[in-house]
Amino acid sequence: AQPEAPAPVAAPMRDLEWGQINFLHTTDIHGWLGGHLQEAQYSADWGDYVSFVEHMHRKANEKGVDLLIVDTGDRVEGNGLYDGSDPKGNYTYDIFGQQNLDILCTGNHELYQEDTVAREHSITVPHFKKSYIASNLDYIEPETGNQIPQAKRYIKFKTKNQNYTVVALGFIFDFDRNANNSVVVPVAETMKQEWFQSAIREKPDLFVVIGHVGLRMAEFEQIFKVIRDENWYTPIAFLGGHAHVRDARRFDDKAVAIASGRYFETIGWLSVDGISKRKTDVATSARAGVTFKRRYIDNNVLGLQYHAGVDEKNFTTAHGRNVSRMITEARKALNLDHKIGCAPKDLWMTRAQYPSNASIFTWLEKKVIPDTVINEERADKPRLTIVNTGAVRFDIFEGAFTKDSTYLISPFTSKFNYVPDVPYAVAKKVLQLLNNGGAVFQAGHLDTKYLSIPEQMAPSPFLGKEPSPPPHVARPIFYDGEQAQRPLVEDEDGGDNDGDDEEPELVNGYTTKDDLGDDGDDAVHSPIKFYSVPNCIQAQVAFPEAGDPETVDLVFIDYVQPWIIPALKFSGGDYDTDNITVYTNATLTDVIAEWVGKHWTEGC
Ligand SMILES: Nc1ccn([C@@H]2O[C@H](COP(=O)(O)O)[C@@H](O)[C@H]2O)c(=O)n1
Repeated sequence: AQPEAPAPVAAPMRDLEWGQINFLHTTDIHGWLGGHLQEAQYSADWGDYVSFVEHMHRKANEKGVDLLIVDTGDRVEGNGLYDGSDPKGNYTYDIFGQQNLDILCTGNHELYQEDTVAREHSITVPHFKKSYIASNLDYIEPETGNQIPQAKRYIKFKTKNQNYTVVALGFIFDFDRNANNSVVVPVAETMKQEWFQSAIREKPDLFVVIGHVGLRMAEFEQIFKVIRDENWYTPIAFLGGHAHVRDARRFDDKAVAIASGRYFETIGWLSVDGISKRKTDVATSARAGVTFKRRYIDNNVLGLQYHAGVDEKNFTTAHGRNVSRMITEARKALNLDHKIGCAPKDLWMTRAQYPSNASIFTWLEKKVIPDTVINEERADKPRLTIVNTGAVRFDIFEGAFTKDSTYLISPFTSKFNYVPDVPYAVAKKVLQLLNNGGAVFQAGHLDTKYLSIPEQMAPSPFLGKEPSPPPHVARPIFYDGEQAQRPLVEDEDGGDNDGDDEEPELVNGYTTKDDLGDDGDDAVHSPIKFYSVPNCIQAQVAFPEAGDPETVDLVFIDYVQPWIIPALKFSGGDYDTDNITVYTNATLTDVIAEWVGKHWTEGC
């Protein structure tokens, strides 16, 4: 039988504040359409979201306002529901397509592999013909080699209840590791194109710019400036993603952006009020006070029922129930609950310090990689094996470790390559270079921050006060959040949340701070500490008992390859890509599953 997620605990709640145009926003779902089976507070599935949206549309109609449903990409890679089938996504495209989306775009994970790009073009784009936008993304048709827009460049529509004119654009950040059957046109170049220049002169009442773009990255700011130069008073709502964080950024008093987290933990809410009908009344537009409100909804059924104003009995709609059934059947067909082993304890990506016994990276470095990333012909050679921390996507919870868990931890198809017999004096410098970045790697696509976890790539200033690390410290950005993240509601007695006073004990969760304040999360939580991680970790294997080896095999997960040759060169090693060969065809997913199956055999 399907394991049931534990019931969510009721938390003190903040209401949604409605405006004239309202958005529900998902981003970076990464296949988690089944919700979080091990975390009650994020346990609603895509079927529950379908039910929720139906209720919210009814509410919008009753209020006479508009509700638009948005997704900003990275729907794939990161969950067995997507990655566990062959071909990948056999079930998820259909399940995702059950939601009525008004605006959606592509993320970088829809672009890494040629077959993913092609499936997006042949399944998702036609399914959402009217709402899919690809402002800066082209597709190369396999039959003709022609470069065509992946979807519409922009859409213009009237809202149903308020009759506002909206122009919507949909971008992906300046991504350059896309497969050959796709072309990402840099944002700055796109904005010079004729269609874009016409779009920003359409004189709508509201611009909606969605994008697979982190709010603290440069791209949204560039777009904001160009639209604003042409439209001094028009409100602009930005909905972004990619950085896997909850965040809001204010560009000016009429332009605000939100990002709605990751892995279907969060459903974002953005409302815009005070919009005037620009075509008929420019003077009013100039004066009008536009207000933006945002909320980050924890994705659980209790919260969704609360916001929808519907009780348990009436929440699940026929369509929603059907979608949840599709998910259950898909999980069963994929055998995702098949138990590979039993995790003896929790292992954390950023909730525990690295290195430490509770860090998933220490576990990989000390146990999994030494035991499993092996080329039999070179097993006795000393080696350094490098894995980027971005290759790891999620925590491990104590208890059953299933087929699904392997994809949650690392879904990628990257294999391991190596450079044989590198002088140790050269090889030993590589890790530090990858972690410190700096001048060795020119800015742009070789920026070493792209090796790290998404949350660290372009962090919000509200995550904490950035310490200035000494040059040898391998953590360029991100900080111990202990200083920065405080409980939103402190108990009178000092807020120890120990349950010995009148206040209800708060559940650990998001305590977001952003440009709009510290009241964004719908459920009031006690904070979770974050610790920074380096860009890469390294396992040292088969070293002599005493002294250093003369040479080592420099093994690395192939995602890191573009950085390896420059790092070796800077360390004094003259290598090129001809020196790189396959070390093992196993993926990180394979080796983790192998290790867990052998070592975590008891306990659940
Ligand atoms: N094959 C891959 C692909 C990606 N990564 C890591 O993920 C980061 C991007 O994550 P988003 O979900 O924000 O797109 C990327 O920078 C890499 O660190 C990987 O390791 N292997």
